[in-house]
Amino acid sequence: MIETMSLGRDFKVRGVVVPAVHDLTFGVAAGEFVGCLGPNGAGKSTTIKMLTGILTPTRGRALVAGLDPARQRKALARRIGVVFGQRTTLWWDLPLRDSFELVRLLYKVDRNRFGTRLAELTEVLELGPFLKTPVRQLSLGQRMRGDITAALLHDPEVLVLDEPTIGLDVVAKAEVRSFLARLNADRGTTVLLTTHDLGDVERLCRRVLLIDHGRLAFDGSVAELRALVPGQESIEDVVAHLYLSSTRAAPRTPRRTPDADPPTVTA
Ligand SMILES: Nc1ncnc2c1ncn2[C@@H]1O[C@H](COP(=O)(O)OP(=O)(O)OP(=O)(O)O)[C@@H](O)[C@H]1O
Repeated sequence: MIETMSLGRDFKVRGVVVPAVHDLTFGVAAGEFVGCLGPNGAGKSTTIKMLTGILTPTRGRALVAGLDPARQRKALARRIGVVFGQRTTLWWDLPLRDSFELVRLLYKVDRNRFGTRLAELTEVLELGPFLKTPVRQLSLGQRMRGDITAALLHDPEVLVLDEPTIGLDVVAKAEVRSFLARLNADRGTTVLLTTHDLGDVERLCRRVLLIDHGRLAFDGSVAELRALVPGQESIEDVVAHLYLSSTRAAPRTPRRTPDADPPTVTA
């Protein structure tokens, strides 16, 4: 469902070319729930932006739902949903319901299909009381549920989320996680998320990609990730250890299919 082939992206900063993502090759099968971890500045958001057509790769290519995000962005938009935790896609001054209606028009979703899907999402995400509230008056948790709803109104096969639980309290996080888990289990939606919250990873992701200095440094299960640094009590300690030693870790060849090979990182 998602495939990257030697994907890379440079930025030019004051005339100097700065590579943000290098030679990234991985695959995500339909129905997988994959978490993408990495220290600040590792290249996670840049990768997500290339997968969703927001940024064009400098090298290599990606395929998402069989489409090239860089060249087929409009067609891709009908097949994927995207949520950026740090930036809303909703219309700030409009009531939530009107934002959803604009999304319907943009995605050309049939009115009946839209009504059914909105009713389902509103119920599950408990957004009913806020439909008439302007987006700017929503709490972060309510707004995030609104963004997730907007991303799913056209019933995409793939949902890509960049830090969907950032800033949420424990209850709001639990609600978002439980919703995403059900979406993946019940509808088979493929989910790729980036996060710094290891609770997201432990509770949701059957597979973890670790990006470090723009390269894929690990691809495996949470149990395999834990096994990389034996003797650590928590997954936080494991990941902290990996991040701290990341400057010494060599980039490794990624795994292309889930549950095939052992993990590929040296801590
Ligand atoms: N528009 C841009 N112009 C120049 N450099 C950029 C731009 N966007 C990202 N970068 C650089 O690319 C690198 C990767 O950034 P990216 O935002 O992808 O990291 P990240 O893993 O998502 O980090 P974080 O966890 O802090 O959100 C960083 O060094 C960042 O400074």
